[in-house]
Amino acid sequence: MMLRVGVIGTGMIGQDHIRRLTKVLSGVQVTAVTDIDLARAASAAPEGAQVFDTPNALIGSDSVDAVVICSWGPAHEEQLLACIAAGKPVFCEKPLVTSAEAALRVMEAECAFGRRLVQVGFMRRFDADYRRLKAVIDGGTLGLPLMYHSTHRNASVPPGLYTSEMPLNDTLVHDADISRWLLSDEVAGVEVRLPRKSRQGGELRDPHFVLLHMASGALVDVEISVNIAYGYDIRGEVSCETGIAALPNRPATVVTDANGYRQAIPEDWRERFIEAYDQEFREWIVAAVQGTATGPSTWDGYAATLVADAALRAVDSGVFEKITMRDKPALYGLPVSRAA
Ligand SMILES: NC(=O)C1=CN([C@@H]2O[C@H](COP(=O)(O)OP(=O)(O)OC[C@H]3O[C@@H](n4cnc5c(N)ncnc54)[C@H](O)[C@@H]3O)[C@@H](O)[C@H]2O)C=CC1
Ligand SMILES: O=C1[C@@H](O)[C@H](O)[C@@H](O)[C@H](O)[C@H]1O
Repeated sequence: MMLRVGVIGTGMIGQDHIRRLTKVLSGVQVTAVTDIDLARAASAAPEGAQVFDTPNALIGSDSVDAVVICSWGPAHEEQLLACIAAGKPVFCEKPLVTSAEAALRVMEAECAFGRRLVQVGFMRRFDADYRRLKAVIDGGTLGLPLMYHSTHRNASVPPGLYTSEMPLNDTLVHDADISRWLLSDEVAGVEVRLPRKSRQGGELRDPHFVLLHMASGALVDVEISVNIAYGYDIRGEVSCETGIAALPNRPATVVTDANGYRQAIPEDWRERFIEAYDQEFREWIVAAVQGTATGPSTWDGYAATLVADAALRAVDSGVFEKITMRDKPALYGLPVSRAA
């Protein structure tokens, strides 16, 4: 069966996902697009796709079996609720939503529907290097994971559009999610420290040093730098009881010349995670054709949103901010635990 997909939001990642859905992946066809900027939607629309005036019209269309949401975070809740009301599988870019209350409303709607429909765009879980790292941790040969060092550096972010809350509610959500997934754990609380401000980002609050206290007692330190200038640099190292497991430096051709040995650094997320995005959509298509969703869930989006909310509180309070999660609905599987 050919999955007919409607894309909401045709900006940077919307266009990249339209490219992979039309040129890279099979079994899928983009039949509809929309954006508040209709001219942008029209220019991003692949041949034959209909341009809709509103997300609701696209979601309700008979020519759309499943939806991909690539609008800005604050718009996600309304669009997710409309997809759930229509019973259509939906891939929603991260962040799921931008407050815990909104996440709970989405969760309630999906649980009332009675079947998973939502996959959240936490693409790191589909990256081959992260998957190998998790296999080592889960294998247990290094003992229990004690600390995880997560480095998240962006070359730059769009001035004006990217606000001082976004390092925590738009960027940190990846590190929160990957820490929970890698360590099979939940985040119990957050501290944030602000080092001297970088002059690269103007008024933007940057960088951030975040400490996630995991329920098991493991600690995760996260560097969020969003105007590091030199490139997109994602690193991760897990310290266990008897050894260390780390992401490799991205395999890239080593160039040697009179200036020495060097490897290219990805420009942005599109380049670094290109295969991971392809894989997350391969797995999404398989589930969506069956009218459901697998992979990162509304529960995972909720957990990451709680971390973002707590981190924003911690910036103001300067102290440890506790996280309290609601009970996990059966729809999302068993609670995780990494007992000591
Ligand atoms: N998984 C990942 O690595 C990445 C995820 N993202 C996420 O994807 C989403 C979009 O990010 P970008 O493409 O970078 O932003 P963008 O600003 O380039 O594009 C967003 C598009 O959505 C449209 N839009 C906003 N609100 C809308 C609404 N209510 N209805 C219809 N269209 C609407 C805008 O007009 C714009 O064209 C964000 O949630 C962002 O966090 C972005 C980059 C990488
Ligand atoms: O999701 C993404 C962007 O929206 C976000 O702004 C970046 O900081 C992340 O590295 C990227 O993966």
